[in-house]
Amino acid sequence: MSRGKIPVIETFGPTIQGEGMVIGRKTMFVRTAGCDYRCKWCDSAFTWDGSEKHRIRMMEPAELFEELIQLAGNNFDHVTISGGNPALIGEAMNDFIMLLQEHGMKIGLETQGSKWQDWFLLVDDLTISPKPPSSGMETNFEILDEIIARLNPAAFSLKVVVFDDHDFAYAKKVHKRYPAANFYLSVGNANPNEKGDISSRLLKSLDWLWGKVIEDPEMNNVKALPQLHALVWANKRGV
Ligand SMILES: C[S@@+](CC[C@H](N)C(=O)[O-])C[C@H]1O[C@@H](n2cnc3c(N)ncnc32)[C@H](O)[C@@H]1O
Ligand SMILES: Nc1nc2[nH]cc(C(=O)O)c2c(=O)[nH]1
Ligand code: SF4
Ligand SMILES: [Mg+2]
Repeated sequence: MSRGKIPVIETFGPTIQGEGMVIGRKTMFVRTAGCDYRCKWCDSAFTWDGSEKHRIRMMEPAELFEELIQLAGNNFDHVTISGGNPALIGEAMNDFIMLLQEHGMKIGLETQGSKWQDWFLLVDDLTISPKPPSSGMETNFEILDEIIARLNPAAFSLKVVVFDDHDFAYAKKVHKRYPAANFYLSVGNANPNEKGDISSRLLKSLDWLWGKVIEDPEMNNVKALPQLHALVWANKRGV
């Protein structure tokens, strides 16, 4: 029995998860529309800036699952839900996750940690990605504290995008505040609309970030990664 619909802006895959705790795994993507943030460098701004409003479809969980099967048949057993902020969606998302799990799927989900949902507890690979100063957003640490207190440290990870020294200092602060959480740093892509190969630019940023981690004794237990899909496929959409 479904309770409501999910605003979907795109589905794609199978592809390779390019970021964080599930990096390298084959997965399908469901991207929801709408975000409570407006990050300056958001690589998925089309989910919230109105530019692709016409592509948003309100979908029943069963209809959305059927679309994934149409796209990929049996060629997947993992689904990543991203956005926008999928945590803006309540019961319909709960139902979609349960439906996927009934079909033996593992679920990854990306959210920024601005809002709790009870269904977070169902997600196999939950990534909470609080936003650094370069985003122009401000983290509400009271809310983030509450979210992280409710989660089992083994069942989620933190992922902070880093563009500059201020972002690195913010990442350190977050890591220190939640020492039990698996912690990932992710290289910022300063121009998510650039055409053509961006690998040398991203590798240069990764070199800088690795240098920062290597010299910092407070960052001994973190994993610093590039957006692997952007290294291989640049700013291509739908991968
Ligand atoms: C598009 S967001 C959607 C999910 C959720 N709103 C969030 O931000 O976590 C998915 C991931 O992409 C990251 N991201 C967005 N723009 C980026 C950029 N220009 N460079 C690197 N990572 C970026 C976000 O920080 C987040 O971890
Ligand atoms: N391949 C691939 N990996 C990703 N990891 C997180 C993504 C996202 O936009 O949430 C993403 C994405 O858009 N594509
Ligand atoms: S929170 Fe995520 S989707 Fe929302 S603007 Fe920031 S990066 Fe984009
Ligand atoms: Mg992306």
